Amino acid sequence: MAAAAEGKAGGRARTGPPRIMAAPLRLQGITKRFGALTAVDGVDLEIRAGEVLALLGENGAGKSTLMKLLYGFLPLDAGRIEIEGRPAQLPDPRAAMAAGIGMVFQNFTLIPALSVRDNLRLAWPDAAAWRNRREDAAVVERLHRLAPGIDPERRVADLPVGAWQLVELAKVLNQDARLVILDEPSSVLTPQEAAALHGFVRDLAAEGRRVVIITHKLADVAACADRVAVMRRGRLVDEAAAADRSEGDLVTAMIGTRAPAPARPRLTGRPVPRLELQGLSGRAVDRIEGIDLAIGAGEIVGVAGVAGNGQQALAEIVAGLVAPAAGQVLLDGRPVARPPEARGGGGFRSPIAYVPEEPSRRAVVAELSLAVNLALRRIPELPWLRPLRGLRAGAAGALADWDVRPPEPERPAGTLSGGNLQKLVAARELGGGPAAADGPPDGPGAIVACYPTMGLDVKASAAIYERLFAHAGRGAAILWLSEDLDDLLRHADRIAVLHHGRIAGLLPADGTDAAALGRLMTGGRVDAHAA
Ligand SMILES: Nc1ncnc2c1ncn2[C@@H]1O[C@H](COP(=O)(O)OP(=O)(O)OP(=O)(O)O)[C@@H](O)[C@H]1O
Repeated sequence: MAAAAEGKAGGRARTGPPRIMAAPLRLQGITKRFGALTAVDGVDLEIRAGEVLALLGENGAGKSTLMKLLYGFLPLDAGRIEIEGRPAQLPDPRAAMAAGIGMVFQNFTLIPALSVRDNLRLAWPDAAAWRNRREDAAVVERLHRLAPGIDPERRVADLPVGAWQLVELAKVLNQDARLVILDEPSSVLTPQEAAALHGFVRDLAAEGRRVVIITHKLADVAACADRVAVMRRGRLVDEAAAADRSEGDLVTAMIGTRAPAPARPRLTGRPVPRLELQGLSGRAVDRIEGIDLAIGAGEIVGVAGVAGNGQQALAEIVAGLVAPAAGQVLLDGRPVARPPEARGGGGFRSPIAYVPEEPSRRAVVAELSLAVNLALRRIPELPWLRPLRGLRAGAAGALADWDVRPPEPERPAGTLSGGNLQKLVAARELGGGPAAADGPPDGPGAIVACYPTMGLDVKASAAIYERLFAHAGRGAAILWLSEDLDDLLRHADRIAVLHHGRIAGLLPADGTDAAALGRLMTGGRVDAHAA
């Protein structure tokens, strides 16, 4: 990456306090259109030094687009950006970095095959400078402070997603960004990591930097924002001091109504086992060891754990993407086909529905249309040689039911906002619409849902819960991985805590609290171990 920020004349990144941009950074009349869609519509916004601004809004509101315009990643259609009182030309990210603007994206830009250190070296402002030993130590210094647990010599591909985000953030800070834009930074972090990030964000502001956090989590606002700005359908609809807005105010500004509150009755008694994991061991990015778990008909078992403790291996093995090294998965007493039969050459006809982590990388083909992406599960049945008219008609209904915006079956999936992409995957894997009260009789026997509401606004999250609850209502067994302990405690029947690839505890959600889960997540004990 280019030598960028001003003041790096000597080819050295500044590691001390940054030069402060005291005058406001102003966005005036910012507008961006994609064809007929006005994604950002005449936005005026001030971003002040020493302040954390939370940028909120429903999925597809235009938050990422607005920040990509500021980062020079997209060209403006209208409006101007003023930095320190002067109009700024930011035709590309290189120019934005030179102006002290850095952005951590939702979709990461790291090179998975390289080590953390090499990724940071590649992004160091003066690519040659790190060859001397002092510079090379400086390359990882930020990361050490931000996340002391991340080994710089590990390959990025072998790290959990939460760690990728922190490496990205270290990369941006190494470039001496004085405006740091974080696009949904806490969505993949555990509560402990999120708390560390909030502290770090406050420190950045205390150093005089500007910080913009795009987020759906109101906890982020409470923990670190000074000011809030809310977007809806491309427009800025509210801007205020964070202290002047309640959570209810913010939700109403975002979605126009009060937050829906999905709920389900907890199971009573012990249901007939439906999805059984027997002595399951194996490896994906992380690994699991001897997992025994039986999930009953209509039961939701939540899985909690610090990222990297086996969640991904568990999900991918149960969903049939990765063959276990030992053990088996049974559905209704019968072994589930192992890969490649389950999802390889024979098609995707696994009886277990799967909402994976990071749908943009793992669950959609960005270049293909929404209609084709919705049909991917049915590949072997698809009449590829016939026109896709039928697919389009079916897709239109699913897109409308799930409120995927814009609901255009022909649109390439890669042009959807992150949250709308997540809704698309939910529509395919969970079927029907969230409004359907009962699950379909022919729905999946079991569901593996990994962080299914990540990046979703409150309304879309409620839709996913309602749909999962409907499936549980008609007897599906649900394995639900989540980083949100409060959500698990509220909605699951039992909660399994993963630690070092094993189940450290299996607790009834009723009567358990987040502190007990937290202790198990970090290797501690609680009294009641069996549920
Ligand atoms: N490259 C693109 N081509 C066409 N449309 C796009 C493109 N990028 C974004 N859009 C559309 O612009 C609108 C705003 O998207 P944006 O990603 O800014 O939303 P967001 O508020 O960040 O949403 P989320 O919370 O879901 O990430 C959406 O309707 C999206 O589909």
